[in-house]
Amino acid sequence: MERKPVSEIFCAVQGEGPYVGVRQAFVRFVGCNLDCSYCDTPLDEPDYCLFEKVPGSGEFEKLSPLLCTSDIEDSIRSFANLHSVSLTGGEPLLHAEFIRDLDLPAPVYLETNMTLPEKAAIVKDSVDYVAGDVKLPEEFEGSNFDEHIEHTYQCFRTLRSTQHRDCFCKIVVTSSTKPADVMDIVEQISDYISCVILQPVTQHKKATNIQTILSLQENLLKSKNTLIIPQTHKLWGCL
Ligand SMILES: C[S@@+](CC[C@H](N)C(=O)[O-])C[C@H]1O[C@@H](n2cnc3c(N)ncnc32)[C@H](O)[C@@H]1O
Ligand SMILES: Nc1nc2[nH]cc(C(=O)O)c2c(=O)[nH]1
Ligand code: SF4
Ligand SMILES: [Mg+2]
Repeated sequence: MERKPVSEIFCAVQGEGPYVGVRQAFVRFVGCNLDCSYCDTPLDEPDYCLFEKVPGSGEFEKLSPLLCTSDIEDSIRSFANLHSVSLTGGEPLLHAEFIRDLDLPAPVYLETNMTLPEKAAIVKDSVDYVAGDVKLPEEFEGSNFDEHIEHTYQCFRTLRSTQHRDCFCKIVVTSSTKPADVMDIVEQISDYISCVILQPVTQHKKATNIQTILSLQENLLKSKNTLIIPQTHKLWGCL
């Protein structure tokens, strides 16, 4: 039976984007194909998977750091009244076949960096919500951004919003963000998404300029619903 590295399983509320406040279980897969300058999540292999059985208790059971699908399904069945299950990381699409095979008791909400189109194709009929990040050129200095962004466009085409799936895009905005880059990229994916979320970077030396992000929102609003929503779980210390 295949086992995957998972660092955390807990129940909380979604802290980012248009579904902020809905009750979710979170499964955090380990490992990522990128190394974003602002990343708030440790990317190294942990000794345990921390399972918070009682939501908000701060008490964690130590599970094996390598879990099979039924381990994850059993843990999540202990949580009540879930809107959805957030699969995050790290980069969950690195484990696409495993995600496709999960049988979860609530809709699947995928948090992804949208850079792995072949993996996106594997999960496309198994996910109900797609929080698709767009990573901007400044995160790819010294490598081929054109190739990365083509992969991102392919991911949005594959995981696009349909009658059965909501796909939206999240863009972390820092003081290095060039508004023209965001305008160009959103134009390319506009038909595939329900809205754009501008997410001001949290706890980072390159804090977002408020006037710049408000002006970017104004321009994006001419063609797409665009919201500015910071990471709310960090405000009240929720996991
Ligand atoms: C840790 S990532 C995991 C999922 C996937 N790898 C991705 O990047 O979308 C989850 C979300 O946190 C966001 N994020 C990470 N560090 C952040 C920070 N310092 N400020 C704001 N958002 C951040 C990412 O952009 C992404 O939307
Ligand atoms: N409450 C809460 N909301 C979140 N939204 C995205 C998260 C993530 O790390 O992917 C996250 C998280 O870790 N906690
Ligand atoms: S893609 Fe996501 S998990 Fe990976 S480094 Fe960037 S923010 Fe962190
Ligand atoms: Mg997070």
